[in-house]
Amino acid sequence: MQEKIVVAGVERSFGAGGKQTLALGPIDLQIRDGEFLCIVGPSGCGKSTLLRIIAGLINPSAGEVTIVHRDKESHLMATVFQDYSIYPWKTVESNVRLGLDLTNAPKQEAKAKVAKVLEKFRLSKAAKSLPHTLSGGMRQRVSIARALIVEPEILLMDEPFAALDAQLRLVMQEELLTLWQQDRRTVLFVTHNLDEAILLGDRVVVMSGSPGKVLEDIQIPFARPRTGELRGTSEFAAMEARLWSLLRNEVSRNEPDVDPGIKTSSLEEVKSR
Ligand SMILES: Nc1ncnc2c1ncn2[C@@H]1O[C@H](COP(=O)(O)OP(=O)(O)OP(=O)(O)O)[C@@H](O)[C@H]1O
Repeated sequence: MQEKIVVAGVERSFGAGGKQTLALGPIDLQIRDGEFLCIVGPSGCGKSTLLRIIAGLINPSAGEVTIVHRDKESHLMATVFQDYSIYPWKTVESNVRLGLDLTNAPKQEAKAKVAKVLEKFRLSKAAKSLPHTLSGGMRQRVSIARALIVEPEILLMDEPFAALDAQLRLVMQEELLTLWQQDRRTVLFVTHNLDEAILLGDRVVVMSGSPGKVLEDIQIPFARPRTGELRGTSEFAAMEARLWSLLRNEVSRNEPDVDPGIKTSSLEEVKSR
């Protein structure tokens, strides 16, 4: 597999003048074409900052990011954030269509494509609805549908399921898993949820506390296609324990009194309700 994103010596500081604080890095990271890479790390270690640098939303203070744009005709990147980022005054259909409008797709072609994507995301019946009438899961499906309708080479997702309740989160993880396994585009996925990272990722990068660096880069050995059943296996639990011990050490070493903000086994949470 070819490299798709190369992060080389990236750092980011915040603050003005002499009061600059290093929030991230230096980070070196390669993400291969078609790889699903998850990033976990203590709160405030710079995960979102790294994602925003890769998205081109902010500049690094040092280092550089190289992204290979395979086909210049195709859309390079799309992003999905936890707050759904959909317009409350637009219908589901218009929100999904928005991605295409930005690419100036011909009208008839766009219409057919929107209908197809709405069907794929089980949103056809809600096409004319406004977002406030939908459940959290449906709203997040609208965000993902809008990002995927442009068929981006890279999908950047920052805690996309954080606002959902535990049960819905499991459902959405499995939906994303199925969807991704159909076309395997490059995904960079930031999460606090360890079982989400293990279920979805080909690799999980564990970041250190602030300023965030790569603490470990772990290959997830489970065969594809995966399903949610994987969560119940002892190998899965062992991988979760390994990630958790890395993070727990990191958090207690850096900030002994701070809540790591890391969630393990949401399945257990669901079972215990
Ligand atoms: N625009 C900004 N101005 C000043 N400081 C910032 C800015 N953006 C981020 N930071 C700081 O940089 C550090 C990293 O923030 P970032 O949001 O990337 O962390 P994170 O790992 O994504 O956190 P969380 O897991 O809590 O979402 C934090 O200390 C944060 O306060």
